Amino acid sequence: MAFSPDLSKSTKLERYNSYLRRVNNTKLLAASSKLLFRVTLLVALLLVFFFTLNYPIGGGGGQNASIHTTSRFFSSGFYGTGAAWEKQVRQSSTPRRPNGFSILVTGAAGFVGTHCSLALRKRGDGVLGLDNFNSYYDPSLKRARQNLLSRNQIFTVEADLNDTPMLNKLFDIVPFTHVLHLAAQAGVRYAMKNPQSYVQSNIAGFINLLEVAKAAVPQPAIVWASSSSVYGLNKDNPFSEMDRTDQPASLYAATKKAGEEIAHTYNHIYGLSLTGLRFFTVYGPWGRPDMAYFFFTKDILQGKPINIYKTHDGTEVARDFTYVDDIVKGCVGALDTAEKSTGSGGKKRGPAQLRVYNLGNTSPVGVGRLVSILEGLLNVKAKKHVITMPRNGDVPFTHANVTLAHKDFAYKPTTDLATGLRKFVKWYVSYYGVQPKVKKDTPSEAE
Ligand SMILES: O=C(O)[C@H]1O[C@H](OP(=O)(O)OP(=O)(O)OC[C@H]2O[C@@H](n3ccc(=O)[nH]c3=O)[C@H](O)[C@@H]2O)[C@H](O)[C@@H](O)[C@H]1O
Repeated sequence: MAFSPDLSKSTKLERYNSYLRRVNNTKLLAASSKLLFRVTLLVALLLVFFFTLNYPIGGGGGQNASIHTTSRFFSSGFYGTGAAWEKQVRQSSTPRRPNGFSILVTGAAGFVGTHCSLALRKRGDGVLGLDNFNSYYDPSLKRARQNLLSRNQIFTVEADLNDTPMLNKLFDIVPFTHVLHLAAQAGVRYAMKNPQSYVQSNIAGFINLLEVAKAAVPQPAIVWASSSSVYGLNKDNPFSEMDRTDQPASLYAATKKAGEEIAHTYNHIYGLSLTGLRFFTVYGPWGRPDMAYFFFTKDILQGKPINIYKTHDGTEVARDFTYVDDIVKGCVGALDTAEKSTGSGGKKRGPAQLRVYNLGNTSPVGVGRLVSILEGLLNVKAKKHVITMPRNGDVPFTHANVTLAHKDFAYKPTTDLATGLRKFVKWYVSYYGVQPKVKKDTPSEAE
């Protein structure tokens, strides 16, 4: 009898082998998926680590040591530098009036930056914004300002002052005639919490910008924001540009004073035209939520107590509060009278203009009076705590002498604190959609 294989057994064996193969394949697949997942995770972690090391914080403000600036991550390497992006950069920077300027505004989504950009655009200059949108204060306010700029055909590049490739790229694309440099880590008292952010923005970031500007062809003229705080413990009153500025009371002030010295160096070596503007406590619509008039308004409306500082000898703390429209006029005046830089491509060809001006209101007001005006406008009584000024970098008073700015570009502040705060409150209640007991007769911003 011929051997007849047990077919049923061999089929079972084959089935079993096929089962084993399937099981092995599945295991292999699972193992390779795990491996792939781990490798992806590792690459992602390495990328995060790499960018944390290579893109330091800076420009336009900062909240704490881990300030959130997604722009640093995405600005130059990952997106936004294609042909369409370049077209937006060019269009935004192109003047629309004969002999108009082509201006790079740093900190364009900031308070003063937004107002200046709009004013310059309105008269036909080409304006390109730069901002890192960090989280020193609510970034959604910066985004809202960006939208406002965008509605006025101003494009804002999202990048940090320390992003050298991006700055080089912008200067490669556009022959800027001017830079209005307003990006900075602001705030006097916050410097005790996060000193490094002041170094990153106000010193490293400023130097980075100057390095790129000095190498540019043509070199732009630069107008930039210094601060009234450079007068520090100066006792002369009112503060004149001739007064001593070697006694800063805060690190913020020290970095702004350092900026003035750095400006001198770049003017001296490279022939950059540089104008520093010492702003005196600027306030107004679209303002900074970290400033006293702004958070007093918020706290008064919410029924929260506010601290009103008095000096150590018991006198009232006072500021030369300056309305933003007056500051804008000062910035535009400084730009209009800025002479061309004399260097080119990093080489000086002759002496260049170097200036510093006070831009204040020439009329200091006590913080108590500021609060009374707000109480009147909001129709709410504030819960006031008068306390001795903590040792946090504040100075007892500021008072600008603006003779020099008046002589050179007819600077003349015209808005008193009550008028300016009325415009601010009008904006505040509309922007935040609050329905306070604001008096019905509060005039609109346009009035
Ligand atoms: O001119 C400048 O160069 C600076 O102006 C601004 O600094 P300051 O003049 O200090 O404004 P701001 O904080 O609004 O305090 C206003 C007043 O309220 C007092 N103040 C403050 C807080 C508080 O709780 N109580 C209080 O009385 C406080 O003592 C002060 O007297 C900018 O923030 C800064 O970035 C820089 O540009």
